[in-house]
Amino acid sequence: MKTVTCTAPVNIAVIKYWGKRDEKLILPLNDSISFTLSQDEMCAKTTVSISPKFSEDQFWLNDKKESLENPRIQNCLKEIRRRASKRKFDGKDENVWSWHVHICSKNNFPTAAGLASSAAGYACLVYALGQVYGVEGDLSPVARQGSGSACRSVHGGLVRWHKGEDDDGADSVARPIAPPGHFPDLQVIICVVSAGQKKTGSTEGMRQTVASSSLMQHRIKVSLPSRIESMMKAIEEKDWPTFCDLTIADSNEMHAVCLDTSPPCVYMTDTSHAVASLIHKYNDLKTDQGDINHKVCYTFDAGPNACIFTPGAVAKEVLPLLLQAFPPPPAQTPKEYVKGIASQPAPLSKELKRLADGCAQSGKLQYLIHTKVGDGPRVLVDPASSLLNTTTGLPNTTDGDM
Ligand SMILES: Nc1ncnc2c1ncn2[C@@H]1O[C@H](COP(=O)(O)OP(=O)(O)OP(=O)(O)O)[C@@H](O)[C@H]1O
Ligand SMILES: C[C@@](O)(CCOP(=O)(O)OP(=O)(O)O)CC(=O)O
Repeated sequence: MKTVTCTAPVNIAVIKYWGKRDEKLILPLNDSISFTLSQDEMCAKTTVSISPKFSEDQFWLNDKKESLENPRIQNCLKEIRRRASKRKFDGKDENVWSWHVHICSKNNFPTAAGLASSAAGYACLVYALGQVYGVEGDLSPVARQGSGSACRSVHGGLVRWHKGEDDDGADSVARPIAPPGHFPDLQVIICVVSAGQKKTGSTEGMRQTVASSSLMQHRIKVSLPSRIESMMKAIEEKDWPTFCDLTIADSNEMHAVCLDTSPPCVYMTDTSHAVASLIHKYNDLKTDQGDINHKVCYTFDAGPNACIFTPGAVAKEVLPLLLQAFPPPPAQTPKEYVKGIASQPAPLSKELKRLADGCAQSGKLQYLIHTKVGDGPRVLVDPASSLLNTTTGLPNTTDGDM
Protein backbone atom coordinates (compact mmCIF):
# COMPACT_ATOMS: atom_id res chain seq x y z
CA MET A 1 0.00 0.00 0.00
CA LYS A 2 1.22 3.51 -0.81
CA THR A 3 -0.10 6.44 1.22
CA VAL A 4 0.41 10.18 0.81
CA THR A 5 -1.01 13.10 2.82
CA CYS A 6 -1.12 16.65 1.49
CA THR A 7 -2.59 20.02 2.34
CA ALA A 8 -3.71 22.68 -0.12
CA PRO A 9 -4.72 26.32 0.26
CA VAL A 10 -7.77 28.39 -0.49
CA ASN A 11 -7.46 31.13 -3.09
CA ILE A 12 -9.45 34.34 -3.41
CA ALA A 13 -9.83 35.93 -6.83
CA VAL A 14 -9.21 39.63 -7.33
CA ILE A 15 -10.28 39.31 -10.97
CA LYS A 16 -13.20 36.89 -10.79
CA TYR A 17 -13.96 33.78 -12.80
CA TRP A 18 -17.70 33.87 -13.42
CA GLY A 19 -18.97 32.03 -16.51
CA LYS A 20 -17.90 29.06 -18.60
CA ARG A 21 -17.45 28.47 -22.32
CA ASP A 22 -17.46 24.68 -21.75
CA GLU A 23 -19.41 23.18 -18.83
CA LYS A 24 -17.96 19.68 -19.03
CA LEU A 25 -14.28 20.55 -19.30
CA ILE A 26 -14.78 23.60 -17.05
CA LEU A 27 -13.32 26.17 -19.42
CA PRO A 28 -13.88 29.80 -18.41
CA LEU A 29 -15.01 32.78 -20.47
CA ASN A 30 -12.24 34.97 -19.06
CA ASP A 31 -8.82 34.95 -17.41
CA SER A 32 -8.86 35.38 -13.63
CA ILE A 33 -6.24 36.39 -11.04
CA SER A 34 -6.09 35.32 -7.39
CA PHE A 35 -4.15 35.40 -4.16
CA THR A 36 -3.43 32.05 -2.54
CA LEU A 37 -4.03 32.26 1.20
CA SER A 38 -1.87 30.88 4.01
CA GLN A 39 -2.53 27.28 4.99
CA ASP A 40 -1.92 28.12 8.67
CA GLU A 41 -5.52 29.26 9.01
CA MET A 42 -7.43 27.63 6.14
CA CYS A 43 -6.63 24.46 4.24
CA ALA A 44 -7.92 21.18 2.91
CA LYS A 45 -6.06 18.09 4.04
CA THR A 46 -6.27 14.89 2.01
CA THR A 47 -4.79 11.44 2.49
CA VAL A 48 -4.84 9.00 -0.43
CA SER A 49 -3.88 5.33 -0.26
CA ILE A 50 -3.57 2.97 -3.22
CA SER A 51 -3.20 -0.77 -3.01
CA PRO A 52 -3.58 -3.76 -5.35
CA LYS A 53 -5.62 -5.27 -2.49
CA PHE A 54 -8.38 -2.63 -2.45
CA SER A 55 -11.56 -3.88 -4.16
CA GLU A 56 -13.07 -0.47 -4.95
CA ASP A 57 -12.42 3.28 -4.85
CA GLN A 58 -13.76 4.95 -1.68
CA PHE A 59 -14.07 8.56 -0.47
CA TRP A 60 -14.68 10.18 2.92
CA LEU A 61 -15.19 13.95 3.26
CA ASN A 62 -15.32 15.70 6.65
CA ASP A 63 -15.81 12.35 8.45
CA LYS A 64 -18.66 11.18 6.21
CA LYS A 65 -18.55 8.47 3.54
CA GLU A 66 -19.35 10.11 0.19
CA SER A 67 -20.28 8.65 -3.16
CA LEU A 68 -17.61 8.70 -5.84
CA GLU A 69 -20.26 8.96 -8.57
CA ASN A 70 -19.57 12.72 -8.78
CA PRO A 71 -18.39 13.24 -12.40
CA ARG A 72 -15.95 15.97 -11.33
CA ILE A 73 -14.02 13.66 -9.00
CA GLN A 74 -14.23 10.92 -11.64
CA ASN A 75 -12.71 13.21 -14.28
CA CYS A 76 -9.81 14.10 -11.96
CA LEU A 77 -9.19 10.44 -11.11
CA LYS A 78 -9.39 9.33 -14.76
CA GLU A 79 -6.93 11.97 -15.88
CA ILE A 80 -4.39 11.17 -13.15
CA ARG A 81 -4.64 7.44 -13.93
CA ARG A 82 -4.30 8.14 -17.65
CA ARG A 83 -1.14 10.13 -17.01
CA ALA A 84 0.16 7.42 -14.63
CA SER A 85 -0.41 4.74 -17.29
CA LYS A 86 1.84 6.72 -19.68
CA ARG A 87 4.65 6.96 -17.14
CA LYS A 88 7.93 5.11 -17.68
CA PHE A 89 8.55 2.59 -14.87
CA ASP A 90 11.70 0.85 -13.80
CA GLY A 91 9.97 -2.57 -13.88
CA LYS A 92 8.27 -2.22 -10.46
CA ASP A 93 4.57 -1.39 -9.90
CA GLU A 94 4.07 -0.62 -13.59
CA ASN A 95 0.32 -1.20 -13.35
CA VAL A 96 -0.03 1.12 -10.34
CA TRP A 97 -2.58 3.19 -12.31
CA SER A 98 -5.03 0.28 -12.11
CA TRP A 99 -4.93 0.06 -8.29
CA HIS A 100 -8.00 1.28 -6.44
CA VAL A 101 -7.75 4.36 -4.22
CA HIS A 102 -9.09 5.36 -0.81
CA ILE A 103 -9.45 9.13 -0.37
CA CYS A 104 -10.06 10.85 2.97
CA SER A 105 -10.30 14.64 3.17
CA LYS A 106 -11.11 17.31 5.72
CA ASN A 107 -11.40 21.09 5.58
CA ASN A 108 -10.51 23.09 8.69
CA PHE A 109 -13.06 25.77 7.71
CA PRO A 110 -16.72 25.67 6.53
CA THR A 111 -17.43 23.65 3.36
CA ALA A 112 -19.72 25.04 0.61
CA ALA A 113 -20.12 28.44 2.32
CA GLY A 114 -18.53 30.68 -0.30
CA LEU A 115 -15.08 30.31 1.31
CA ALA A 116 -13.57 28.43 -1.66
CA SER A 117 -13.62 24.97 -0.08
CA SER A 118 -13.98 23.37 -3.51
CA ALA A 119 -10.82 25.17 -4.68
CA ALA A 120 -8.71 23.92 -1.76
CA GLY A 121 -10.43 20.52 -1.80
CA TYR A 122 -9.89 19.67 -5.48
CA ALA A 123 -6.37 21.14 -5.56
CA CYS A 124 -5.51 18.94 -2.59
CA LEU A 125 -7.14 15.86 -4.10
CA VAL A 126 -5.34 16.22 -7.42
CA TYR A 127 -2.00 17.05 -5.80
CA ALA A 128 -2.22 14.03 -3.48
CA LEU A 129 -3.29 11.73 -6.34
CA GLY A 130 -0.39 13.04 -8.44
CA GLN A 131 2.01 12.19 -5.62
CA VAL A 132 0.67 8.71 -4.92
CA TYR A 133 0.43 7.67 -8.59
CA GLY A 134 3.80 9.29 -9.37
CA VAL A 135 2.46 11.79 -11.90
CA GLU A 136 4.61 14.85 -12.58
CA GLY A 137 4.01 18.01 -14.59
CA ASP A 138 1.38 20.74 -14.47
CA LEU A 139 -1.62 19.53 -12.47
CA SER A 140 -3.59 22.79 -12.81
CA PRO A 141 -5.66 21.56 -15.81
CA VAL A 142 -6.56 18.43 -13.81
CA ALA A 143 -7.62 20.41 -10.72
CA ARG A 144 -9.62 22.69 -13.06
CA GLN A 145 -11.80 19.71 -13.97
CA GLY A 146 -12.75 19.34 -10.29
CA SER A 147 -13.69 22.98 -9.82
CA GLY A 148 -12.55 25.82 -12.05
CA SER A 149 -11.09 27.96 -9.28
CA ALA A 150 -9.17 24.94 -7.91
CA CYS A 151 -6.61 25.25 -10.70
CA ARG A 152 -5.33 28.45 -9.08
CA SER A 153 -4.80 26.72 -5.69
CA VAL A 154 -2.01 24.53 -7.09
CA HIS A 155 0.32 27.55 -6.85
CA GLY A 156 1.19 30.05 -4.11
CA GLY A 157 1.22 33.85 -4.19
CA LEU A 158 -0.47 35.66 -7.05
CA VAL A 159 -1.78 33.32 -9.75
CA ARG A 160 -3.32 33.86 -13.18
CA TRP A 161 -5.66 31.31 -14.75
CA HIS A 162 -5.40 31.69 -18.52
CA LYS A 163 -8.73 30.92 -20.10
CA GLY A 164 -7.02 29.32 -23.08
CA GLU A 165 -8.29 28.93 -26.64
CA ASP A 166 -8.07 25.17 -27.30
CA ASP A 167 -11.31 23.19 -27.50
CA ASP A 168 -9.84 20.39 -25.37
CA GLY A 169 -8.76 22.84 -22.62
CA ALA A 170 -5.06 21.94 -22.89
CA ASP A 171 -4.04 25.60 -22.62
CA SER A 172 -6.54 26.53 -19.88
CA VAL A 173 -3.94 26.49 -17.13
CA ALA A 174 -2.96 28.42 -14.01
CA ARG A 175 0.49 29.99 -13.73
CA PRO A 176 2.11 31.79 -10.78
CA ILE A 177 2.71 35.48 -11.52
CA ALA A 178 4.30 36.65 -8.26
CA PRO A 179 5.50 35.04 -5.01
CA PRO A 180 3.56 35.33 -1.71
CA GLY A 181 5.76 38.23 -0.49
CA HIS A 182 5.28 40.34 -3.64
CA PHE A 183 3.28 42.96 -1.73
CA PRO A 184 5.32 42.76 1.50
CA ASP A 185 3.51 41.91 4.73
CA LEU A 186 0.12 41.69 3.08
CA GLN A 187 -2.61 40.51 5.41
CA VAL A 188 -6.08 39.18 4.80
CA ILE A 189 -9.17 39.61 6.97
CA ILE A 190 -12.20 37.50 6.10
CA CYS A 191 -15.42 38.79 7.64
CA VAL A 192 -17.69 35.78 7.96
CA VAL A 193 -21.24 37.06 7.64
CA SER A 194 -22.61 33.56 7.28
CA ALA A 195 -20.88 30.19 7.25
CA GLY A 196 -24.02 28.38 6.12
CA GLN A 197 -24.56 26.78 2.74
CA LYS A 198 -25.54 29.38 0.13
CA LYS A 199 -28.78 29.24 -1.89
CA THR A 200 -27.31 29.15 -5.39
CA GLY A 201 -23.94 27.46 -5.84
CA SER A 202 -21.28 29.05 -8.05
CA THR A 203 -21.71 26.46 -10.84
CA GLU A 204 -25.45 27.08 -11.14
CA GLY A 205 -25.21 30.82 -10.52
CA MET A 206 -22.66 31.42 -13.27
CA ARG A 207 -24.60 29.19 -15.68
CA GLN A 208 -27.71 31.32 -15.15
CA THR A 209 -25.70 34.54 -15.58
CA VAL A 210 -24.22 33.39 -18.90
CA ALA A 211 -27.67 32.35 -20.11
CA SER A 212 -29.54 35.52 -19.14
CA SER A 213 -27.40 38.58 -18.37
CA SER A 214 -26.80 41.15 -21.09
CA LEU A 215 -24.48 43.05 -18.75
CA MET A 216 -22.28 39.94 -18.82
CA GLN A 217 -21.55 40.64 -22.51
CA HIS A 218 -20.17 44.02 -21.51
CA ARG A 219 -18.10 42.44 -18.71
CA ILE A 220 -16.51 39.88 -21.01
CA LYS A 221 -16.02 42.03 -24.12
CA VAL A 222 -15.32 45.48 -22.69
CA SER A 223 -14.45 45.66 -18.98
CA LEU A 224 -12.36 42.57 -18.41
CA PRO A 225 -9.81 42.77 -21.23
CA SER A 226 -8.63 46.21 -20.10
CA ARG A 227 -9.04 45.51 -16.37
CA ILE A 228 -6.85 42.40 -16.60
CA GLU A 229 -4.12 44.33 -18.40
CA SER A 230 -4.31 47.13 -15.83
CA MET A 231 -4.18 44.58 -13.02
CA MET A 232 -1.08 42.89 -14.48
CA LYS A 233 0.59 46.30 -14.74
CA ALA A 234 -0.39 47.23 -11.16
CA ILE A 235 1.07 43.94 -9.93
CA GLU A 236 4.27 44.36 -11.93
CA GLU A 237 4.73 47.91 -10.64
CA LYS A 238 3.64 47.01 -7.08
CA ASP A 239 1.08 49.79 -7.39
CA TRP A 240 -1.04 48.94 -4.34
CA PRO A 241 -3.66 51.76 -4.62
CA THR A 242 -4.46 50.80 -8.24
CA PHE A 243 -4.50 47.11 -7.30
CA CYS A 244 -7.12 47.95 -4.64
CA ASP A 245 -9.32 49.98 -7.02
CA LEU A 246 -9.30 47.20 -9.63
CA THR A 247 -10.06 44.48 -7.06
CA ILE A 248 -13.05 46.39 -5.71
CA ALA A 249 -14.30 47.23 -9.21
CA ASP A 250 -14.15 43.60 -10.32
CA SER A 251 -15.96 42.27 -7.24
CA ASN A 252 -18.71 44.84 -7.70
CA GLU A 253 -19.02 44.04 -11.38
CA MET A 254 -19.31 40.32 -10.69
CA HIS A 255 -22.12 40.99 -8.21
CA ALA A 256 -23.74 43.38 -10.70
CA VAL A 257 -23.93 40.64 -13.36
CA CYS A 258 -25.28 38.31 -10.67
CA LEU A 259 -28.09 40.78 -10.02
CA ASP A 260 -28.62 41.13 -13.79
CA THR A 261 -29.27 37.37 -13.90
CA SER A 262 -32.75 35.90 -14.25
CA PRO A 263 -33.69 34.99 -11.57
CA PRO A 264 -31.26 37.35 -9.79
CA CYS A 265 -28.42 35.73 -7.85
CA VAL A 266 -28.19 37.71 -4.65
CA TYR A 267 -25.08 36.85 -2.66
CA MET A 268 -24.26 40.02 -0.73
CA THR A 269 -26.41 40.91 2.28
CA ASP A 270 -26.98 44.22 4.09
CA THR A 271 -24.06 43.31 6.36
CA SER A 272 -21.82 42.65 3.32
CA HIS A 273 -22.71 46.13 2.03
CA ALA A 274 -22.06 47.64 5.46
CA VAL A 275 -18.52 46.15 5.45
CA ALA A 276 -17.93 47.45 1.90
CA SER A 277 -19.18 50.90 2.87
CA LEU A 278 -16.89 51.05 5.92
CA ILE A 279 -13.89 50.20 3.72
CA HIS A 280 -14.81 52.97 1.25
CA LYS A 281 -15.13 55.48 4.10
CA TYR A 282 -11.73 54.41 5.48
CA ASN A 283 -10.08 54.75 2.06
CA ASP A 284 -11.70 58.15 1.45
CA LEU A 285 -10.47 59.42 4.81
CA LYS A 286 -6.91 58.28 4.08
CA THR A 287 -7.00 59.80 0.58
CA ASP A 288 -8.22 63.11 2.05
CA GLN A 289 -5.25 62.95 4.42
CA GLY A 290 -2.93 62.39 1.42
CA ASP A 291 -2.05 58.89 2.60
CA ILE A 292 -2.89 56.96 -0.57
CA ASN A 293 -0.84 53.87 0.27
CA HIS A 294 -2.92 53.40 3.42
CA LYS A 295 -5.51 51.68 1.33
CA VAL A 296 -7.46 48.44 1.71
CA CYS A 297 -9.66 46.53 -0.68
CA TYR A 298 -12.52 44.11 -0.39
CA THR A 299 -13.79 41.34 -2.60
CA PHE A 300 -16.82 39.03 -2.31
CA ASP A 301 -17.10 35.55 -3.82
CA ALA A 302 -20.45 33.88 -4.41
CA GLY A 303 -21.53 34.46 -0.83
CA PRO A 304 -21.95 37.24 1.74
CA ASN A 305 -18.46 37.03 3.30
CA ALA A 306 -16.04 39.91 2.73
CA CYS A 307 -12.39 39.21 2.03
CA ILE A 308 -10.25 42.24 2.85
CA PHE A 309 -6.64 42.64 1.67
CA THR A 310 -4.59 45.08 3.70
CA PRO A 311 -0.90 45.93 4.16
CA GLY A 312 0.23 44.84 7.66
CA ALA A 313 0.71 48.40 8.91
CA VAL A 314 -2.84 49.26 7.81
CA ALA A 315 -4.28 46.07 9.37
CA LYS A 316 -3.28 47.50 12.74
CA GLU A 317 -5.96 50.15 12.15
CA VAL A 318 -8.45 48.22 10.06
CA LEU A 319 -8.88 45.29 12.44
CA PRO A 320 -9.85 47.49 15.44
CA LEU A 321 -12.01 49.55 13.08
CA LEU A 322 -13.91 46.38 12.10
CA LEU A 323 -14.16 45.32 15.75
CA GLN A 324 -15.58 48.72 16.67
CA ALA A 325 -18.12 48.69 13.81
CA PHE A 326 -19.02 45.01 14.19
CA PRO A 327 -18.60 44.06 17.86
CA PRO A 328 -18.88 40.33 18.62
CA PRO A 329 -22.12 38.81 19.84
CA PRO A 330 -22.14 39.02 23.69
CA ALA A 331 -21.40 35.30 24.21
CA GLN A 332 -18.18 35.37 22.18
CA THR A 333 -14.70 36.06 23.57
CA PRO A 334 -12.32 38.18 21.43
CA LYS A 335 -10.25 35.03 20.74
CA GLU A 336 -13.28 33.13 19.42
CA TYR A 337 -14.30 36.16 17.36
CA VAL A 338 -10.96 36.78 15.60
CA LYS A 339 -9.44 33.49 14.48
CA GLY A 340 -5.95 33.20 13.05
CA ILE A 341 -2.98 35.51 13.49
CA ALA A 342 -2.91 36.73 17.08
CA SER A 343 -2.91 40.51 17.27
CA GLN A 344 -3.40 43.09 19.93
CA PRO A 345 -5.88 45.63 18.49
CA ALA A 346 -4.43 49.14 18.76
CA PRO A 347 -6.58 51.91 20.26
CA LEU A 348 -8.56 53.73 17.55
CA SER A 349 -8.11 57.41 16.83
CA LYS A 350 -11.18 59.60 17.58
CA GLU A 351 -11.71 60.04 13.86
CA LEU A 352 -11.76 56.31 13.14
CA LYS A 353 -13.95 55.62 16.15
CA ARG A 354 -16.48 58.14 14.84
CA LEU A 355 -16.30 56.52 11.42
CA ALA A 356 -16.97 53.03 12.86
CA ASP A 357 -19.69 54.22 15.22
CA GLY A 358 -21.47 55.73 12.22
CA CYS A 359 -22.08 52.26 10.81
CA ALA A 360 -21.99 50.08 13.93
CA GLN A 361 -23.89 46.78 13.74
CA SER A 362 -23.37 44.60 16.78
CA GLY A 363 -23.47 40.83 16.34
CA LYS A 364 -23.86 40.95 12.55
CA LEU A 365 -20.60 39.11 11.81
CA GLN A 366 -20.20 35.51 12.96
CA TYR A 367 -16.42 35.79 13.22
CA LEU A 368 -13.30 37.08 11.44
CA ILE A 369 -10.38 35.11 10.05
CA HIS A 370 -7.08 37.00 10.14
CA THR A 371 -4.56 35.42 7.79
CA LYS A 372 -1.89 36.10 5.15
CA VAL A 373 -0.98 35.24 1.59
CA GLY A 374 0.72 31.85 1.30
CA ASP A 375 2.30 29.13 -0.76
CA GLY A 376 0.96 26.17 -2.75
CA PRO A 377 0.14 22.55 -1.78
CA ARG A 378 2.46 20.63 0.53
CA VAL A 379 3.24 16.99 1.22
CA LEU A 380 3.15 16.09 4.93
CA VAL A 381 5.89 13.61 5.74
CA ASP A 382 4.93 12.86 9.35
CA PRO A 383 2.94 9.56 9.28
CA ALA A 384 0.96 10.84 12.29
CA SER A 385 -0.71 13.38 9.99
CA SER A 386 -2.36 10.64 7.90
CA LEU A 387 -6.17 10.59 7.81
CA LEU A 388 -6.10 6.92 6.74
CA ASN A 389 -4.76 4.00 8.72
CA THR A 390 -1.61 2.95 6.88
CA THR A 391 -2.33 -0.75 7.47
CA THR A 392 -6.07 -0.98 6.75
CA GLY A 393 -6.47 2.04 4.45
CA LEU A 394 -9.60 3.03 6.43
CA PRO A 395 -10.15 6.43 8.10
CA ASN A 396 -8.35 7.06 11.36
CA THR A 397 -10.74 8.04 14.06
CA THR A 398 -8.28 10.21 15.94
CA ASP A 399 -7.13 13.12 13.88
CA GLY A 400 -7.44 16.18 16.00
CA ASP A 401 -4.72 18.34 14.55
CA MET A 402 -5.73 19.91 11.26
N1 LIG B 1 -11.65 18.70 0.87
C1 LIG B 1 -12.40 18.42 -0.18
N2 LIG B 1 -12.12 17.35 -0.97
C2 LIG B 1 -12.88 17.08 -2.06
N3 LIG B 1 -13.95 17.81 -2.43
C3 LIG B 1 -14.27 18.87 -1.69
C4 LIG B 1 -13.53 19.24 -0.53
N4 LIG B 1 -14.08 20.35 0.00
C5 LIG B 1 -15.13 20.67 -0.76
N5 LIG B 1 -15.27 19.79 -1.79
C6 LIG B 1 -16.30 19.79 -2.83
O1 LIG B 1 -16.71 21.11 -3.07
C7 LIG B 1 -18.12 21.27 -2.81
C8 LIG B 1 -18.40 22.68 -2.29
O2 LIG B 1 -18.22 23.57 -3.36
P1 LIG B 1 -19.03 24.94 -3.50
O3 LIG B 1 -18.56 25.63 -4.74
O4 LIG B 1 -20.48 24.66 -3.31
O5 LIG B 1 -18.60 25.75 -2.18
P2 LIG B 1 -17.31 26.58 -1.87
O6 LIG B 1 -16.17 26.12 -2.73
O7 LIG B 1 -17.08 26.53 -0.40
O8 LIG B 1 -17.75 28.04 -2.27
P3 LIG B 1 -17.25 29.01 -3.50
O9 LIG B 1 -16.75 28.15 -4.62
O10 LIG B 1 -18.46 29.80 -3.87
O11 LIG B 1 -16.19 29.87 -2.89
C9 LIG B 1 -18.42 20.18 -1.79
O12 LIG B 1 -19.77 19.84 -1.79
C10 LIG B 1 -17.54 19.04 -2.30
O13 LIG B 1 -18.12 18.38 -3.40
C1 LIG C 1 -17.07 33.47 -7.24
C2 LIG C 1 -15.88 32.60 -7.58
O1 LIG C 1 -15.35 32.11 -6.37
C3 LIG C 1 -16.34 31.49 -8.47
C4 LIG C 1 -15.76 30.17 -8.20
O2 LIG C 1 -16.41 29.20 -8.95
P1 LIG C 1 -16.11 27.64 -8.77
O3 LIG C 1 -14.70 27.35 -9.12
O4 LIG C 1 -16.59 27.19 -7.43
O5 LIG C 1 -17.06 27.08 -9.92
P2 LIG C 1 -17.01 25.71 -10.72
O6 LIG C 1 -15.90 25.80 -11.72
O7 LIG C 1 -18.35 25.56 -11.35
O8 LIG C 1 -16.75 24.63 -9.67
C5 LIG C 1 -14.85 33.49 -8.28
C6 LIG C 1 -13.45 32.96 -8.42
O9 LIG C 1 -12.98 32.20 -7.55
O10 LIG C 1 -12.79 33.34 -9.40
